[in-house]
Amino acid sequence: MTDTSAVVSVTALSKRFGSVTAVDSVDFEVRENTIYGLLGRNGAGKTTLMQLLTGQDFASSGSINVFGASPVENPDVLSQICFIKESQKYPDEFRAKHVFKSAPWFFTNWDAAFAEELIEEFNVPLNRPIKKLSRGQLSAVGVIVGLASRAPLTFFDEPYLGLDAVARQIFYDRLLADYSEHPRTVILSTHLIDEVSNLLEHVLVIDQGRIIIDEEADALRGSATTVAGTRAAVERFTAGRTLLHSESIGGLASVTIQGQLSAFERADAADSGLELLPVSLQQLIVRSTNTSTHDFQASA
Ligand SMILES: Nc1ncnc2c1ncn2[C@@H]1O[C@H](COP(=O)(O)OP(=O)(O)OP(=O)(O)O)[C@@H](O)[C@H]1O
Repeated sequence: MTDTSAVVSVTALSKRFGSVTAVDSVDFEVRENTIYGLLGRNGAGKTTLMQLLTGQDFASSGSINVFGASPVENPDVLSQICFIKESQKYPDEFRAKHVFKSAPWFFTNWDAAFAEELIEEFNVPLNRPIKKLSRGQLSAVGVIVGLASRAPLTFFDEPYLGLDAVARQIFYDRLLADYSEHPRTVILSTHLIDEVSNLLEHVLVIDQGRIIIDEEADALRGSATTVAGTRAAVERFTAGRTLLHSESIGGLASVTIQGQLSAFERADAADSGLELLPVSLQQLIVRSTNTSTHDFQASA
């Protein structure tokens, strides 16, 4: 069923490059005014999906609806989108200041005062040619454009990887503060899942071109538990459960299981001397996209 508050709606979408199927028949929706994480391993299809959603590439099959229409060569749709990526090209003669000066031509919601604050915070040398900026400074330019554009639909395809830990934290803090004042839809692609975990409201995990998780972040956070203790007690407690991961040393074992635990099961674990540990979003996604998991499940 199509959600009326969906800003993106994708049906049976595929993208093939010769024999490579980068996006494999995916269906999903993106709600308005929500921060999404688009997560997955290298080569999973994240960038390809973003290129399709922003009209920068053609689908091989399936349909894409963004703000009610196809994004391809559609100025009404594209004027509401900001796509920030590390490989962004700028005209040869551009200095950093030219990027910020030209941004209002593309983004109707551009906030020049906010951009100036960010330029100061990220220490961007405005007069330096873009080609001479360090990797981190170039990332900062992208991040500032992405934040100050206040586009109704903003994609960040890992442009902040060049930033150091302090600058990344500034980005996360500024994004969250500005988002609460000016709600919009943000889709972040990242490998630094633990860092962005608290920002995310909804998580899409793509693995080998397929969406394998499409879930509210809060629901996902409580959806797995690691059980640790003696091997015999762990085996008894986890019997019949979906196992995501298992480790054992000598007589001790640690097993990650999928699904919520009832109060009764928690009490049972405590009585059996078992420790129940929450699983971080990053661990959960690593467990879900790691092929050795399947080997483990098969042999468990
Ligand atoms: N133009 C292309 N020609 C051929 N194969 C391509 C092309 N673009 C992407 N691919 C392939 O499609 C798959 C998905 O690539 P994509 O860049 O979307 O992955 P990603 O999830 O963004 O990866 P990463 O996290 O490493 O950036 C990969 O196997 C990649 O090699």
